[in-house]
Amino acid sequence: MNYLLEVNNLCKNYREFRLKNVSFKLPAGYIMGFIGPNGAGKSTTIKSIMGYINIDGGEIKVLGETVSRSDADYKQKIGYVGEEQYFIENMTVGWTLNFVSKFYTTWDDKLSMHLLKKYNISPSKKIRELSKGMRVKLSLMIALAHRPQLLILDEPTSGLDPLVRKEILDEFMEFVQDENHGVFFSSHITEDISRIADYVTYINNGEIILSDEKDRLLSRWKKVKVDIKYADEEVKENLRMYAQNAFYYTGITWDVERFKTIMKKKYPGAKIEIDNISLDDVLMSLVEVDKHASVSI
Ligand SMILES: Nc1ncnc2c1ncn2[C@@H]1O[C@H](COP(=O)(O)OP(=O)(O)OP(=O)(O)O)[C@@H](O)[C@H]1O
Repeated sequence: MNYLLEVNNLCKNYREFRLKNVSFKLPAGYIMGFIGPNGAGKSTTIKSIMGYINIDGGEIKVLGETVSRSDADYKQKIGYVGEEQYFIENMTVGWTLNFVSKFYTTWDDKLSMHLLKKYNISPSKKIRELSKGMRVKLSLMIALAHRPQLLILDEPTSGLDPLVRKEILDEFMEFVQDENHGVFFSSHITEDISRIADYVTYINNGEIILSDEKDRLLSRWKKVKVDIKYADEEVKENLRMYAQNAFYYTGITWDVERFKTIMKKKYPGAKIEIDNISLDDVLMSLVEVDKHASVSI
């Protein structure tokens, strides 16, 4: 498989925080959503990929090549949108585009003009007159106008209204229509990731808890409901968000086929009700503090 981005055992040590062997891979033609709570290490991972900070271990490959902080070339192939948009506030959009274009050998003026029209941003507007949504769109435009193969975005949709969020997400989908392209974006908004991501990577406390194809994940993670007489410690071990009452128990299994096999072996007569769950439910069950804590339902 052709991977646009590979992160292998990335380590970064801050005084009070560590990225611990962060690994994941994004194949060409796909969108990966990078999700995790505040302070989980999303921006630190993205800054490491972009070479903005020194790393303490591991390897980062962009378009198949191992990259290091001192390489500038690989960044030409990445369209990057950071958490904050830094522009010169008193300058116009037109001036900004002209200025930024000089840093990229592959800048496409025609595309930049097309995107400006599409996003309805006037080149004569001063940066300080732009709304938050317009600033993000301008950043995205700049990221796209140098025709990168890979887009990397840190919380691009945070703080935007649903309409602008949709416009931005639609742009990602259009971008990966070319199967040599890929998008890696971090977000807090599970709904955005559910809507467009092909792959989901979940980070918590500097560790990757899960990185998988979204459809595979949703086909394996299911909610089960079983008669309480078929409950025991081994069964509970294989469920998250376990809850019970006098009649039945429920829980989320991360591998429904495996759960069915265990049950069939132990309790051949047990009837298992199986329900689909949302990506939100999967992520919530991942952060469950004590997976064996039973609650009443
Ligand atoms: N330059 C730094 N020096 C020391 N610690 C840092 C530095 N930058 C980030 N950290 C710490 O690293 C941890 C992870 O921060 P990071 O910004 O990567 O999280 P995040 O997942 O992007 O969070 P958020 O969703 O809030 O943006 C935090 O505890 C943060 O305080």
